[in-house]
Amino acid sequence: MDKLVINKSPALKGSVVISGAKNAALPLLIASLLADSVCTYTNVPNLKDIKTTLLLLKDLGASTNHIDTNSVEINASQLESVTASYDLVKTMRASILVLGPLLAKHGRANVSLPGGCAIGARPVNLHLSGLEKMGAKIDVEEGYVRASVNGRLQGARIYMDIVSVGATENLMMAASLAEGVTVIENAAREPEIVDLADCLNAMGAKVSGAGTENITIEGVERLNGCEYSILPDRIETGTFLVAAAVTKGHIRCENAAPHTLDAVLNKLEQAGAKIGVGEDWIELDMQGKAPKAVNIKTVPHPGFPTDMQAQFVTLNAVAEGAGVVTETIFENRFMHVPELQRMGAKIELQGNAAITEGASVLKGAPVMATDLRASASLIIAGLVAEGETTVSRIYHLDRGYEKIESKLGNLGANIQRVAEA
Ligand SMILES: CC(=O)N[C@H]1[C@@H](OP(=O)(O)OP(=O)(O)OC[C@H]2O[C@@H](n3ccc(=O)[nH]c3=O)[C@H](O)[C@@H]2O)O[C@H](CO)[C@@H](O)[C@@H]1O
Ligand SMILES: C=C(OP(=O)(O)O)C(=O)O
Repeated sequence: MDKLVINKSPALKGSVVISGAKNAALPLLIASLLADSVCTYTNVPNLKDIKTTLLLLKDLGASTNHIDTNSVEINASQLESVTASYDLVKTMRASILVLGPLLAKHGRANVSLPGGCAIGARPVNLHLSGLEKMGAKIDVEEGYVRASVNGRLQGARIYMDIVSVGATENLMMAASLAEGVTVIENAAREPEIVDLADCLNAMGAKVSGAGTENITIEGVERLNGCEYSILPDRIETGTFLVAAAVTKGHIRCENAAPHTLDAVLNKLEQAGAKIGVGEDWIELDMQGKAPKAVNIKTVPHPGFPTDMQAQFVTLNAVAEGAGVVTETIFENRFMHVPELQRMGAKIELQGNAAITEGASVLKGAPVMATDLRASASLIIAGLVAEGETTVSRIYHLDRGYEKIESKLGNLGANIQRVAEA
């Protein structure tokens, strides 16, 4: 198993090209299950989760073809199976998204309950109750969701008790091939939802209102293939910006989507960064100064994203002044804190808040990655810690960051991937 070895690094400098968004690519690739012909995707990040998704689609009988590293064609017009097996689903949360499309197009679906980052209980009740409202019969037995429908799913008005990205995506896809109109109220508004709606519309769907809290989907009888370029990854972008901020650096992110990062850029400005943006780039300059601590509360988009929480806990730990980071989305998303404490970070956990007093002097240590963004926060800490930090269990990281060590290395970071003995 590989690990990352990081040594104290100079201020990060230069430019980095941002990859396509994992959390947009996963539902978009899965949406190919709805199409009667080939879907071609570009700007697809080269990640473990993408490979797992392609394996999952192949296992169902779809054919997939990599045109190049970041472009892939999927033809899911003929399937052999409607069962997504535990072996593939267990590693990746987004696998549950095959449920809606399989059910809508084939009338049946068996999907193992999903894995993914262990950051909370992460139930799928909203996915299931929404599909039931559309006429599906659903049983959960032996770890599998078994769903079926007589004829087509029926359009419905679905109010979501909790704002859920995954449930909104599953229901949008299912509703695209349902009979009649579906309205999803209190829908998630994340940019990845808008990307999915745009992609579905490119396939011939009739989705409107994505990006607001009410999404309307007029069901159609069939969907075509499409050509679609995946949205840039806002969380990868934010991760590089925080890495640059803690090292007092000056970097530019190319192929970025600044409009998806308002809340994060606002916090970086509060932390003392000078931020410049263009249509597809973001520049951060700390002008040689250390960041100042910020107060953050994670909330659904357009608020501050939970997927950037861990990185900002590291920033606050080394910043000037005290800061409070409150996590409201997931109940177990502070597993990076004990690892950061091993490096000397002064962080106190009080319920769902991580309180930092600032100016922690970090020392390199062997630390363990516990989930995807926790891994990123430990790497960022390693960049400013005295001596050597080794981050093990980086398979979490490989689920969501494309070539992170070479991208950081090009910005001047001392980071290497080595095979663990
Ligand atoms: C692959 C992907 O896109 N993952 C993202 C997606 O995860 P994911 O789609 O799993 O997250 P959700 O938005 O669904 O979860 C939000 C909250 O709703 C709860 N919930 C969700 C569904 C449900 O049926 N019942 C329920 O109670 C969850 O436990 C959580 O507390 O959005 C999260 C919130 O922005 C991000 O952190 C993840 O990176
Ligand atoms: C939590 C994340 O991923 P997943 O939902 O796939 O576990 C993430 O991308 O930060």
